Amino acid sequence: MSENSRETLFIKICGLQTERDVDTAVEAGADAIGFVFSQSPRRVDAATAARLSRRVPEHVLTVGVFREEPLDFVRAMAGESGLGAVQLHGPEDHAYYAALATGDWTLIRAAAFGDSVPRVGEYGEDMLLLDAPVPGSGIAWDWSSKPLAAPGEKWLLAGGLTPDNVRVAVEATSPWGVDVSSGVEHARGVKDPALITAFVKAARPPG
Ligand SMILES: O=C(O)c1ccccc1NCC(=O)[C@H](O)[C@H](O)COP(=O)(O)O
Repeated sequence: MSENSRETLFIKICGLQTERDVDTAVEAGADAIGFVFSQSPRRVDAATAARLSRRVPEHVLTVGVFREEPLDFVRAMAGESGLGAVQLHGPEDHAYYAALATGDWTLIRAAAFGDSVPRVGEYGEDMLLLDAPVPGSGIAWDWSSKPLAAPGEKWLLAGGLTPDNVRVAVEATSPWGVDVSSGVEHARGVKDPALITAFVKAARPPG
C-alpha cells in the first residue's frame, strides 16, 4: 500500500465551534475537524480552538482554516491552539507556502477547480482540498470534469456536500477524502449533530 493509500475515506468536518459538535464529529468517526480563524460566521479564537482541541483524540487531525492572513497570525493561531494542520484558502504564493512548510503541521492547500489539474506538492503542501470558488458557502460545483486530481493523491472533495449527495459525489470522483461545513448545519454557522452523524454514515457506509 502506498503512503497515500487508505482503506477508508478520510472525512473532515469543518467550522466547529462547540464542545457538543466536536464530540459528535469525533464519535461519528471523523478523521479531522476544522476551526475557522478568518472572517466567517464560524470564526473561533485561539483560546476556543485550544479548549476544543484538548477534547480531540490524537488520531483525529485538528485543522486551522485561514484565508489571506498574515504569516505571523497563522503561526500564532496554530501554535496557541495546538493544531495538527493548517489549511489555506487565499491566493497565497509559493513564498508564503514555503514559510509554513516547516514540518510542524500538515499543510493543506485549498483550490477551486480550474483549467489545469492541480498536483499535491506544487506549493509544498501535503494535501489538496478541491473546493467551490467561495469557501464555506455550501454551494456545490460541477464535479463531472475529469480528472479532478491525479489518481492516488491525497485530495479532499469539498463544496456543497451534504448527507444526501456525498455518496454520489464520492462515487463520481473517487477522492481520498471529503470535507463539509454548510451541509451539516441547520442554519448558517450553526452545526446540527444529527446531520454530522448522518454525513459520516453516508460518506462511509458501515460494513
Ligand atoms: O467556513 C468558512 O466560513 C470559511 C471561511 C474562510 C475560509 C474557509 C472557510 N471554510 C472552508 C472549509 O473548509 C469548508 O469546509 C469548505 O469550503 C466546504 O464548505 P461547504 O461548502 O460549506 O461545505
